[in-house]
Amino acid sequence: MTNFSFYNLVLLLCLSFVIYYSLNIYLFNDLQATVSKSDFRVAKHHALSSKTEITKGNSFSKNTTSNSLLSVQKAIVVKSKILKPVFRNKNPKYIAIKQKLWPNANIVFPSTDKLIGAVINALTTDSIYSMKNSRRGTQLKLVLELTNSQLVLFKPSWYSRDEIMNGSVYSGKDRHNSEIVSFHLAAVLNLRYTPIVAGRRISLRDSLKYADAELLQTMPVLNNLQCVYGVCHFCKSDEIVCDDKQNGTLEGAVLFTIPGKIIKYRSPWQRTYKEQLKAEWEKNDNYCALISKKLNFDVLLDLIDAAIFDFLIQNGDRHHYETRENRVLLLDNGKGFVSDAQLGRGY
Ligand SMILES: Nc1ncnc2c1ncn2[C@@H]1O[C@H](COP(=O)(O)OP(=O)(O)OP(=O)(O)O)[C@@H](O)[C@H]1O
Ligand SMILES: [Mn+2]
Repeated sequence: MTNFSFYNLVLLLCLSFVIYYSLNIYLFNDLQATVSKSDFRVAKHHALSSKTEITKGNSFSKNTTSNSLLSVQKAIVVKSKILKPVFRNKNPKYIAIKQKLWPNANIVFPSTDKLIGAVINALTTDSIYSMKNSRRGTQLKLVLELTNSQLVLFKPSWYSRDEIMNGSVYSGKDRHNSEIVSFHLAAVLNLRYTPIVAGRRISLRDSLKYADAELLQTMPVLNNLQCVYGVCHFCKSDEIVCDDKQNGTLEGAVLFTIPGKIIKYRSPWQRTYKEQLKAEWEKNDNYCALISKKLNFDVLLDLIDAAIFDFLIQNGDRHHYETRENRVLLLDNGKGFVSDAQLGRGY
């Protein structure tokens, strides 16, 4: 196994070298035909000066390298402008082939489809026919029934826009806008494993008539405002969300319900949630090797994507992961966008 990995590594290094130098040769020799003479002169000059520095045994000077890269970038831009359309238009056949080659059971929305806009619009404006408490997870969530019996989840806003969170990285309640931004970021990154999410304001007062008996019991009126606290692990009658005084509505995120069988697993990188106690992954440098033997390879790669995604949204609370057809979904993104103070307290 050790030899195998070692030879693979050597092979990989050789391959990287070949690709790196072939690209350089291509960019500096072939692209010159389409780059203005002055651009090429700059590129060539930098290429030569970099070479001189190598022969001297020095590392590349940072400035020289970034200047050469800039020239190469320029060359690419110039070249791309004169490419024949056949090279610029995405071949529609490619998408079908790609899907065949890399079928992803966790992809829950298409990369390009006008209907996505229609779905977002429906999540934001569609009439509500019924409203009940969701027993899923530990925080307050409502299940809204929209047209054609479409069920969606509503995660309410608990904080004002300018609230600065304190405590540990996972403290506090979900941030509804973290769910919304996560969906858009995932789409930009082509990690299309989050639910489609849209912001929406609902009037709890107007929705009373749609609420079921269980939810109604947790919907008191406080200071003349309609409120709700729901039934869930962390739901308490003194932690409550209400219609806003000014506009009479409660803001929140509406999450499209991902269809299919979703299975929940404990994350191998779960925190201990105890200040003094480190988890195995925090102590053992070989933890990944250990886990990679236990996990399905696709799931491991998905979890690496999830870790990068969580870094970007600053979510330190992915205690579980969930799969659909053995691929990881990016569900539960409400704990993102922590404050700087929280980032420093990651236990
Ligand atoms: N958009 C969705 N589509 C389908 N199922 C969903 C969706 N969002 C959440 N769920 C299901 O509901 C469960 C609870 O949701 P979520 O994890 O967001 O709530 P939570 O209150 O933050 O839970 P926890 O306290 O466990 O973190 C999820 O584990 C998942 O199974
Ligand atoms: Mn959660």
